[in-house]
Amino acid sequence: MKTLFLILREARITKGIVIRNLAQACGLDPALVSKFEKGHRLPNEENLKVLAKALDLSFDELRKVWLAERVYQILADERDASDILALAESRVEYLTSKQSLELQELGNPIIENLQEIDELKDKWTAEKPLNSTQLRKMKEFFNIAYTYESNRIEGNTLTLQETHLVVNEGITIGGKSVREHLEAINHSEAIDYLEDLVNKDAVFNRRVLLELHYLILKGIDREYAGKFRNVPVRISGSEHIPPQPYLLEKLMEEYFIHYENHKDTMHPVILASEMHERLVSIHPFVDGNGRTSRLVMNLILMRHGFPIANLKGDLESRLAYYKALENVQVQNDPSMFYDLVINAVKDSLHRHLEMA
Ligand SMILES: Nc1ncnc2c1ncn2[C@@H]1O[C@H](COP(=O)(O)OP(=O)(O)OP(=O)(O)O)[C@@H](O)[C@H]1O
Repeated sequence: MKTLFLILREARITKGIVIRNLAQACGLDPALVSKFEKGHRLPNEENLKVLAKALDLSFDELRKVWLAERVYQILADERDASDILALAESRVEYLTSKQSLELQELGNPIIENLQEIDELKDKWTAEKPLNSTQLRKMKEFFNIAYTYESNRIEGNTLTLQETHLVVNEGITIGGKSVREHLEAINHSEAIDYLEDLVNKDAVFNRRVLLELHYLILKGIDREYAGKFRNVPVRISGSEHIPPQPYLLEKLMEEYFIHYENHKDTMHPVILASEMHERLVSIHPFVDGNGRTSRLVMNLILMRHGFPIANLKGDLESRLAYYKALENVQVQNDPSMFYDLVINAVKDSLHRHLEMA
């Protein structure tokens, strides 16, 4: 790659201008221009603008080389220059994707869907309070279905009926592993914890997130339950590469700031989708990222008076879920993921209204 100094010098010589005339055209001291061309001084941005104009060079392209030169000057004497660059690169990638996500306006179909959801939710709120037996039965039904589907996404092979027997009756299923049993019980306990949090009007913060993750991996992964990862991870079958472990503290801090900044202004269904997507994309845990993120989504929905939204675990639904996530991560297009969550929320509201 050509250095800035060489580009400036070559452009001037090609145009057949002497340094004195170029300096005059730019309103600069000839000695200074000479220093730029020898690489003894770096122009400032204003200098660069006038030089680009006088030499018929694209300012945008020149500025890129100039910025690269500045980065080089900062890092030239650093022993860990490559690590620092990799770190900066991941930060920039994350910020650009985050910005584009925030800047996007919601399209009309999404807004219409949200209005429909608001109407359904009003109807659901009007049904409350439900009689306690009815409430208990509904909870049992929907919570088991949620545990079954969320664990099914992750590969758990217990059927809906088996999940019910394990969680509600304490029965063990022949031929199924201890881990699968624990996953069902743990997930069901995590839903109870969500309800607790909502009843106490507790804030959603780092402690709550780690607690949820702990409940999911309790008795399954001693080393990592309730802890952020300290190793790199990959998501199989995905182009998206989660950030390196040393970025996690900062990213998770931003994650909660983002939540605090938007929790009272964004539509809850969009906020819940976004906090779900952000978390699985950061992938802060070695395992259990999907289940924990789906719990976070439901915590946010429940705090706003919505019933649990259940993303299905059959193959077709799972593929659509992965594709929607990939669309946000690779193309910065969250619309498919919003749609997916919107449909799950709508479906849940319809079912709850039917049962009530
Ligand atoms: N591009 C992607 N393609 C597929 N999955 C992705 C992608 N980005 C993030 N994910 C998330 O990664 C999750 C898998 O991560 P992990 O195995 O840690 O979670 P899990 O809870 O153990 O399993 P699962 O989420 O499958 O239930 C997926 O469920 C999904 O939520």
